[in-house]
Amino acid sequence: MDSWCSGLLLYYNVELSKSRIVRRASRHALRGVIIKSSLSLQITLTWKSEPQTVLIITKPNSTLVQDLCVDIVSWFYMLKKKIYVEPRVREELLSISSSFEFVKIWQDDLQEKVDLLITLGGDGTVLWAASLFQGPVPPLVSFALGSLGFMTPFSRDGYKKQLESIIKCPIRITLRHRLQCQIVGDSAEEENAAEKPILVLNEVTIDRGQSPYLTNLECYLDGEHVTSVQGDGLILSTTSGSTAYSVAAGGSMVHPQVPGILLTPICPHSLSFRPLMLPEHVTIWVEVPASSRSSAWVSFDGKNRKEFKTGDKLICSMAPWPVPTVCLKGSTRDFLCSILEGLNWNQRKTQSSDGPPQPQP
Ligand SMILES: NC(=O)c1ccc[n+]([C@@H]2O[C@H](COP(=O)([O-])OP(=O)(O)OC[C@H]3O[C@@H](n4cnc5c(N)ncnc54)[C@H](O)[C@@H]3O)[C@@H](O)[C@H]2O)c1
Ligand SMILES: Nc1ncnc2c1ncn2[C@@H]1O[C@H](COP(=O)(O)OP(=O)(O)OP(=O)(O)O)[C@@H](O)[C@H]1O
Repeated sequence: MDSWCSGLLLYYNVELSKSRIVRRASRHALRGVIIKSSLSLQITLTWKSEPQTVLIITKPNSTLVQDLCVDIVSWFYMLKKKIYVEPRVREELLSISSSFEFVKIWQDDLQEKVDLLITLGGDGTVLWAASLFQGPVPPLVSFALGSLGFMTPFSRDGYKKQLESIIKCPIRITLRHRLQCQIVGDSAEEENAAEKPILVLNEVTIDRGQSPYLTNLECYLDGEHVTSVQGDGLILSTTSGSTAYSVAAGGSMVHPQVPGILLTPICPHSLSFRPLMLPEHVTIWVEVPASSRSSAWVSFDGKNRKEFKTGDKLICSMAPWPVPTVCLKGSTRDFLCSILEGLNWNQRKTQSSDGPPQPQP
């Protein structure tokens, strides 16, 4: 067994040696890297050989992003790396200078080509980049050029030093779990009989769309009916997504390295429907029952919104391919920084010491 796998085993204990996290991680097959984890769950990744191919994904329509993209592309070119970008970005670069001819676009097999993935933008760009890899994902370095950055720890100042260190040294990563979602049933068959599963990094959401009625959704865990959702909808979230839509709907914030699936109702019309966190191995089914007054809508990381009709079934489980995001300070420190800076988590003025004396017992 690979050393990084035994590292995971060390953390997850011998009883869990057959758990899906270990199998998932072993199938993860990051090219050219060895992963080690310690008891503190900080996973470290060591390059077998220096990464040669870089994919740079950028948020559209931002001058700041474009400028940084030019700098990073030029810097990697100087280091003789192969650079891939999206067709839009290649055009932008060529409109700046024809010397950017060396920048490539890809046709297929992206995951075979790329050693290192870089995003310039906000969390939405990270989601976009991850969605391009519906299988194994290379290590992802995300530079913050959005307003909030829960998954974007790197700042554009000093990018050279940061990237230099990333391509030369062992790196700390957060292995962000994804959910594998598949719609089967009437409308899936109509549109595309062999609909492929979609991998999400944040969440899959089923909501009432424009319907004025309560959404009515039946939920099953591993084939057994567990509850009916009557409200605005339901979010099935990863732990990375726990700080996104799920937290806004009342779910708990969970460290992204924790494997599990959050089941968070949206405005449930029931006082006792608290959000749940389920273990990583469950399979969740959601259906719109025939008795429902209307259909619902499903979206994946906020995108690809489509109608979820009566008779359709959403099947959701943990995906075999997580997203390894490179940490700035460490998995836990980066997570805490993001909730402190992004959400002002537990910010309160400190109570002054002057005041009534402690009552005597
Ligand atoms: N009420 C809400 O909070 C709400 C509503 C719809 C969608 N969303 C979230 O927006 C995401 C799509 O992001 P986008 O940038 O493409 O759309 P967007 O541009 O509308 O941004 C949504 C906001 O969510 C933040 N966000 C995204 N992922 C996050 C994460 N993992 N942790 C904390 N914050 C996160 C982004 O930084 C951004 O501020 C969806 O996956 C969903 O989670 C949130
Ligand atoms: N390469 C891309 N191609 C197409 N759309 C993209 C790409 N990168 C990002 N987007 C989309 O652009 C939108 C904005 O991106 P992003 O969230 O990264 O920036 P932002 O909105 O400025 O950041 P924040 O959400 O932190 O304020 C998102 O909906 C995202 O899906």
